[in-house]
Amino acid sequence: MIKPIRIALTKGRLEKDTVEMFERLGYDCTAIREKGRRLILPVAGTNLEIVLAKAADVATYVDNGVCDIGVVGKDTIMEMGGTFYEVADLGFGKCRFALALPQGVDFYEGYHTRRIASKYVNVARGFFERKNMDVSIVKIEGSVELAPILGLSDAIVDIVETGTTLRENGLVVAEYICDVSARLIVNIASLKLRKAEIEPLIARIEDYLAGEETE
Ligand SMILES: Nc1ncnc2c1ncn2[C@@H]1O[C@H](COP(=O)(O)OP(=O)(O)OP(=O)(O)O)[C@@H](O)[C@H]1O
Ligand SMILES: O=P(O)(O)OC[C@H]1O[C@H](OP(=O)(O)OP(=O)(O)O)[C@H](O)[C@@H]1O
Repeated sequence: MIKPIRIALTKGRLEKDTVEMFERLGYDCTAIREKGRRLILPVAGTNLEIVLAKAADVATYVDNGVCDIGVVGKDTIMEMGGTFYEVADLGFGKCRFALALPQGVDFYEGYHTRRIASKYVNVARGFFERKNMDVSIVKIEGSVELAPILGLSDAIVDIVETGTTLRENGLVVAEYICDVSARLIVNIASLKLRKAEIEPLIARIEDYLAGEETE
């Protein structure tokens, strides 16, 4: 049997939009919609297989070539790095990286070394390196908004979408860092070795995105 083309999808927030995109592209996603606890799902009538994974693992699987293609947030790509092609901005999962802190606090006042909490320690480090600012960074796994409230940090670097989480916890954006959205990534060897199968899929996605833009 010919090896399937494996597409790793980020579970959670990006999952619904990704499945909808594949359905609009004409793929039968019944197996994914009825997945239960299964993590590898076929796409009926194709040689494609969907792998459901956590964001960081999508990047790891595509980097290592055990999945050929992936859908993952730019936030994860920026944080983890990795060697793969980033071939398209899929236009969903839109949010921004921001530096945020308790309302009424001036982040730049005084001379002490600021402590920054983030799940994205590399993104935070890069942001302050570009400012030539020496900070101390502490890694938090989730709900990072807690860190300044509890007094662990002066500020946070995190994703902001609607701003609700910040607002409801008394925090405000001090500075936006960059835009984030879901990206299509492709393993470098796969694109060479399985070009005939992968390139038409990328082209189909690009056509779909171009159509969306003109809608
Ligand atoms: N508030 C948000 N608005 C839009 N996109 C978001 C938002 N939060 C996260 N994302 C995007 O969705 C991706 C997956 O986020 P999701 O919260 O589902 O999983 P996670 O961040 O890995 O955390 P966990 O599964 O541990 O809750 C993120 O990597 C990011 O690209
Ligand atoms: O601006 P908003 O629309 O409020 O969205 C921002 C929130 O969404 C993400 O958290 P998520 O819900 O993924 O939980 P987490 O903190 O456990 O990662 C992010 O870390 C913020 O907390």
